[in-house]
Amino acid sequence: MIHTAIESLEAIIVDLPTIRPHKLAMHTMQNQTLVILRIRCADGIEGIGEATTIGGLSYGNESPDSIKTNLDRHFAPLLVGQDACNINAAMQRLDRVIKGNTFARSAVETALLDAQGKRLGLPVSELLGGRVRDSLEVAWTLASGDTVKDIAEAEHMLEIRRHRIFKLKIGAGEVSKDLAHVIAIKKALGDRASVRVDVNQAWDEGVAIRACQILGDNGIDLIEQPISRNNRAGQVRLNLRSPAPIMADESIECVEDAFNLARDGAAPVFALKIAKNGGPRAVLRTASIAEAAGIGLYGGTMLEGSVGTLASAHAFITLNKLAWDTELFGPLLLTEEIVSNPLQYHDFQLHVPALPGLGLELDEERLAHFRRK
Ligand SMILES: O=C(O)C[C@H]1C=CC(=O)O1
Ligand SMILES: [Mn+2]
Repeated sequence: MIHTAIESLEAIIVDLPTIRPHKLAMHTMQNQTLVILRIRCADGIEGIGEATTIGGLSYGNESPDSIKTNLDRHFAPLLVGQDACNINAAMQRLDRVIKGNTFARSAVETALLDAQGKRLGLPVSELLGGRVRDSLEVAWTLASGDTVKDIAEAEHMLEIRRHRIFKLKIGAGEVSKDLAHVIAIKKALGDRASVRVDVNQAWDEGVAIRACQILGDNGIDLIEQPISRNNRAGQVRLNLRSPAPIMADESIECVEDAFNLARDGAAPVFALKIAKNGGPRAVLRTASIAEAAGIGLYGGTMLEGSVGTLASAHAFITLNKLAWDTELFGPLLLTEEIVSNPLQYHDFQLHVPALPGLGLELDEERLAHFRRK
C-alpha cells in the first residue's frame, strides 16, 4: 500500500566560502561544496538531505560530482513511485541494487526522515525513538596552519563561550614540528580546554608509536586516526601501546567496519558520521555496536552545512552517552547560509530545534545564488 509516493529527487551542488583556509593532512580547504538533496512527495511535502565530502575525492570514495551523478542516475529511478512514508522499504530497495555510496544514501535517508517528520508534525529525533537531551557540546577545529593564530582563535572561542574542546589537524608537516605545535597550544590553554589531534591517517605505525607516547605525556586527550585505515593489525598494536585513547574515523566507512573494529579491539573510541554509515538511522547501528563493545562515542562531522549538521544532531541527541561530545561546527566554518533559520550555538552547545522534521527551511534566494550553474 502506498501512502504517498516519492515524485522526484533533485541533487544540487552548492559552493560556499569558508571563514579561512582549513588545513587537513591530505587537503587544504579554501571553500566547501555541499550536495543538497530535495525529495518531493505526492502530498506536497518536501524532505531535505545533504551529502558533503571534504576536498573532492581527497578524503574518501565519493565526491560532490559522483554523489550528484549517482543520485540522479541510480538512486532516483529506484525511489520515484515508492512510498515516501516507508523508510525501511525505501532503504532496503536501495540496498538490493546499490553497493556502498553511503554519502548519497545518507542524503536520501535524511530527506525521507525530514519529509516524514514534517508530515507527522514530529522532529526527526522523535522518529528515531526520542531525544534524551536538547543540545550537544561542540568542539572546534584549529586548522589555520599557524600556531600563534590557532592559539588566538582558541582564546576567542573560550572568551565567547562557544567552544572549550579543540581538535588540531596535524600530519601534513614534519612530525617534530607538528608535535611542537600541539604542545605549544596545550601549554597555552592548560586545563581550560580539552586538546585533541586528528592525524587523518598520515603517519606510519613506527612514527605513530613514538608520537602517540609524546602526545599522551603532554596532556593530549584523544588521538584521531593516526595511521591508515588499511593497516588494521597496526591499529590494534598501536591501541595497546598509546597512553592516550585512539579514535577510529576513516577506519569506519560502513556499519560493518565498525563491527570489525570492535571485534579486533582496534580503538576505544568511534567517530560517528551519518555520511559514512548511510544516514541518521544507519549511524545509530554503529553506535549500538560501540555501546555493546564498551567503546566510547564521539559525534563526528564531514564539515556539512546546516542540513547535514542538524541531521547528525537529531541522531546524536537520542544517544544515552556521548563520552567525547561532538564536533558539529560545520556551518560555523562557512561565511554564507542557505537556510533561513541558522543553527543556534551558545554556551558551548548546539541547540537542536524541536520543530517538525529537521526543523530547517531552505532559503530559496540564497540557494539559487550559490548553486553551481
Ligand atoms: O574528522 C575529519 O577527519 C574531518 C573533519 C571533521 C572536523 C574537521 O575539522 O575535519
Ligand atoms: Mn577525522
